[in-house]
Amino acid sequence: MGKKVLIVEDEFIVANDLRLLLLQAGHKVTGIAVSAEEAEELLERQKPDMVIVDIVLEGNRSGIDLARKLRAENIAFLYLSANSNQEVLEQAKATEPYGFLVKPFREQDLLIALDIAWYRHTHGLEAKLRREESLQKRLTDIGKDATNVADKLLQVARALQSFIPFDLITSGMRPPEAGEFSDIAFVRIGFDEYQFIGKTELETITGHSKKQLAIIAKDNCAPVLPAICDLEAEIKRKINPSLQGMMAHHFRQNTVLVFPVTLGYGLSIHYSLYSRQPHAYTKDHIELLNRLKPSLEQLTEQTRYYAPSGKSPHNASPAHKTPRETASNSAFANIIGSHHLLLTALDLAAQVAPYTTSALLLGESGTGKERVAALIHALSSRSQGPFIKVNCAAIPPTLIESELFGHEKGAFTGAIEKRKGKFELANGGTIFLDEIGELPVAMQVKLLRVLQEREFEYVGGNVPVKVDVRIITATHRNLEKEVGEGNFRLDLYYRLNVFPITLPPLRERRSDIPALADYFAHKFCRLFNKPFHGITTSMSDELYGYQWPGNIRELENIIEQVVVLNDGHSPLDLTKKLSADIIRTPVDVTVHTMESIRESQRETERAYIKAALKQTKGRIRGKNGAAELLKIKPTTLESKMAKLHINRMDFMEP
Ligand SMILES: Nc1ncnc2c1ncn2[C@@H]1O[C@H](COP(=O)(O)OP(=O)(O)OP(=O)(O)O)[C@@H](O)[C@H]1O
Repeated sequence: MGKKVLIVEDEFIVANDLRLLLLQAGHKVTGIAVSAEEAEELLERQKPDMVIVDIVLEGNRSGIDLARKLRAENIAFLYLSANSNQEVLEQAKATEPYGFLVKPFREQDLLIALDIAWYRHTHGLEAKLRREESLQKRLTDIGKDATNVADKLLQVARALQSFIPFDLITSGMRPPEAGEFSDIAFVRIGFDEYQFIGKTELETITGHSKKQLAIIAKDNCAPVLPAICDLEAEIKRKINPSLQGMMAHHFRQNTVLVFPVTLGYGLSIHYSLYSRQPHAYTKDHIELLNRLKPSLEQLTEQTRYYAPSGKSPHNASPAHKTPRETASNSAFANIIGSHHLLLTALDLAAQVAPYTTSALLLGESGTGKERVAALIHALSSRSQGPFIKVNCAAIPPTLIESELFGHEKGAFTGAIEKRKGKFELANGGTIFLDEIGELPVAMQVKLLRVLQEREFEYVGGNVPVKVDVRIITATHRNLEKEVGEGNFRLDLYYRLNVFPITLPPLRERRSDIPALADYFAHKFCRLFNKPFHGITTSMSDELYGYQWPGNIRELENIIEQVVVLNDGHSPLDLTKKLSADIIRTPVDVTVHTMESIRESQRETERAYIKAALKQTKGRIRGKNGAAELLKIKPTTLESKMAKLHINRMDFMEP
């Protein structure tokens, strides 16, 4: 159906061309503005569905300035610009546009871009409304549950987490009723795990008695309206310290959003959400809380009057969850880590999972993108359907089309029979397109069509095939840069980038290294049938301090190497200091039977020994010999080499 479109463009000829193209395609052009000011006036009067905005305009303000306002008012807009260098793209991207058209453009590009922009706008809004409705309902249900105060706060925490991410949540009466300090808190310790912090714990943490805390809470400025506060100054405050400052200091938080819920008689309950991320909260979060206020008020009232005021749930375990929550939680079982950057990514994955929206996973190689793609699939209603992975970088450009879409018999030399492509195999499930940045440009156009119409044709065929597939993509590349350099289509980028999720590199979540190392150590000890005697302190220290350019995959490979070379009696220890030139020879392990386990163990051992001999040029004994490198006795190495048919002569220099 035609849309009402406002054109904001200072070049008359371009604006007029646009107008004609839009009219021909059945849209209505509500007006043409040449400056941001004029556009604002027309917006007021004409209420267009969409705005096409040039970046360079007449007057002092640019199209990017206007876009900020459009975003704030939730009006769909797309950029039209001759300038697509990376800097401009970055600035434009910050306004979260629904599309980007590069001049000169073809009629077809314009219509596709409008279609995409409208899809993204309505889809985003609908999804947001649906999610918000379910959150309202959840808060109302929590209010009705006759559990204690702490249980209720825990349930509120779980409900709010994916909407307003936080690392710590507190609630307490302001001013403290009858001078009684009532604050309690939950600190997030895992994806869906929270640790209860009661009044007694707060006394220990702050070093103040309950009486003193009540006075501090009374004296602290208690905002009547929701407020966002940067905590740096609060932490530094030595005289008259605030409760927020003390919490922030102890739990290393950077910012807080305080939301007061009024109870009458001058009393209110303050909910405070703390985050370690600086500037984590925006006015959008406050607006959301304002919309949720009726449910929160009701819940808070019910908590106060109908519930036995709170003994703590000393554990915040899955016992508090509905069976559905518990089921979905098993999907997280093989995702190790509780760093807040990882948890933020997992929150987003859980948020997008129920919808067919495409997700784009960003992050360096080995950060767990594939794992998160599998998680989104497992949490979706398609979990019983197939999960098909395609590594776009691993398929030669000449074969990629038939790999993705299938081919008819005789479509090309070697196509001896009709063959289904990955999209068709993924029907009813999810397709994960890894390394999407490597997709040839010709294929990008075809992928765009599948994204829009869920339809494609076999290579050598002309009958459209319809599929019901959710698409998840991933890349370690900076796609904006690729767009700027002309290697990646802008329209495809915007279509894929509907819901980006960034996985942090391992060096930015070091606190997860011990748990990951432990997890892999257990995994490989089980696999290679060796007892696990722990990890030496020196190895733990080294793992913690290393930069991990290969991220989790590199850690996994190193632990595998260490387990293979371990004698089965002592704790795991590194054979050599970690550095870029350490022997790191990953071996693919596909294990089905005991014999295949032994064989893969032999293969792995063979690979490491050969790598060590290569490095020492065939020298086994003495300083810098292979035995020292592998931290095993020379005689043991020699007998292993004999068993594995490795000849040191093959590694000696002529
Ligand atoms: N949080 C995690 N807990 C346990 N194992 C993990 C976790 N994240 C990743 N892994 C493991 O680390 C390895 C690398 O992860 P994965 O293949 O998902 O990374 P990737 O980002 O998709 O890498 P690439 O970009 O190279 O394809 C895999 O063996 C995966 O199972």
